[in-house]
Amino acid sequence: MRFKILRKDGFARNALIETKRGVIHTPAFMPVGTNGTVKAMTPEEIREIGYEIILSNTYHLYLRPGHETVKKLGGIHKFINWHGPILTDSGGFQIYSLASLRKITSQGVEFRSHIDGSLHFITPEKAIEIQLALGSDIMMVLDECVPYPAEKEYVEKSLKLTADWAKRSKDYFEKHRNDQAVFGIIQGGIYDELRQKAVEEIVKTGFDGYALGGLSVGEPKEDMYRVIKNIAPLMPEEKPRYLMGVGDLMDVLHAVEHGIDMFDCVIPTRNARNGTLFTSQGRISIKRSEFKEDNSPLDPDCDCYTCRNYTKAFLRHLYMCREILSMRLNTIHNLYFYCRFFEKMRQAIADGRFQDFKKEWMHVLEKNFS
Ligand SMILES: NCc1cc(CSc2ccccc2)c2nc(N)[nH]c(=O)c2c1
Ligand SMILES: [Zn+2]
Repeated sequence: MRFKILRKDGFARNALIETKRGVIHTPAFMPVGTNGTVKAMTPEEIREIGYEIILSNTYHLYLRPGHETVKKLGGIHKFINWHGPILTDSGGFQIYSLASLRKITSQGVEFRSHIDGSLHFITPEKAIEIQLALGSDIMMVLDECVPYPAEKEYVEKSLKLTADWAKRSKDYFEKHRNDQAVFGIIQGGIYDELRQKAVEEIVKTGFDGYALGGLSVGEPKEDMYRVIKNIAPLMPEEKPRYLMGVGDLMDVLHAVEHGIDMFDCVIPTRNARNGTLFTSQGRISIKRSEFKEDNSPLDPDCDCYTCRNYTKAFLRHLYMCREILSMRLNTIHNLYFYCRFFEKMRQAIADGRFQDFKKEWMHVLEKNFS
């Protein structure tokens, strides 16, 4: 995997991530495809909207249908019919947020599947073995996502475990690597000095890219913003920086300003299914009665399939009937809105006017999206 910086505008930067399955223009948004699908979308629709990389969930695919099964069937790209780059998480976060009966030992994490209650034990090595079997292009090490709030002592202890696990994941990867990439994950809660130590430890092990984990886990925005501002610039400049699970567009603007390159979040897809749509006039809830006889397109400034062919009245009707088409048309629009936002942001960086872009959008997002 190669990372090439094309243009800088302050700490913000445009770059290319070159993988064997294609190029990713950053800053990039990565739609989440949990069970091998970005819910309600075909891979062709995701590609047509303009996305270059998608995320897939190791935890879910390991539990069902199983990573050996996916491998036997030809790997994840063939299985889900997406032939561009795929990034997979190690499963640590999903175990922490989804599974029950978790036990964390120095060896790894024991948990019961949220699907059938079966007992499982994942080690840092096993987490990489699973992702190698799936065949993802960018893999994440096994980490302990520290919950919020957490005492500083607990975070400090957890950091030692996460650094040890990162080393074990990397060593296993080096023994079995092919041309996949592996990213390290920086934890440390809301404590800047612990975050700095984590950067030193994880960078010492050496990875193809570095992620900021353990944020957007319920901490106050100002803590998240302070950690991003102080820590992102300490992460290796010549490697991709990935802010995990962050996608509120105001948070994206703040993170890009401080040098973050990659984002993922369920906001555009999950909100679409709940009828919350992002438009150039702000966020709207399509189920509101005001749209019952509104014959205008969802967003006059959007040229997505949904906005070119349907009215707010019809989209509201579909939502009230809980029609499958409602989920599809709403998801197409929200993903298109996010993709265009990132495209415009990359253009602003290329033109050296990221600060103007941020000001303009902060105004729009504060005015209508609060
Ligand atoms: N809430 C933020 C968040 C999200 C994810 C999940 S990102 C993701 C989700 C699905 C597929 C690929 C990546 C995380 N993953 C790990 N390993 N560690 C974290 O601290 C963390 C924090
Ligand atoms: Zn649209």
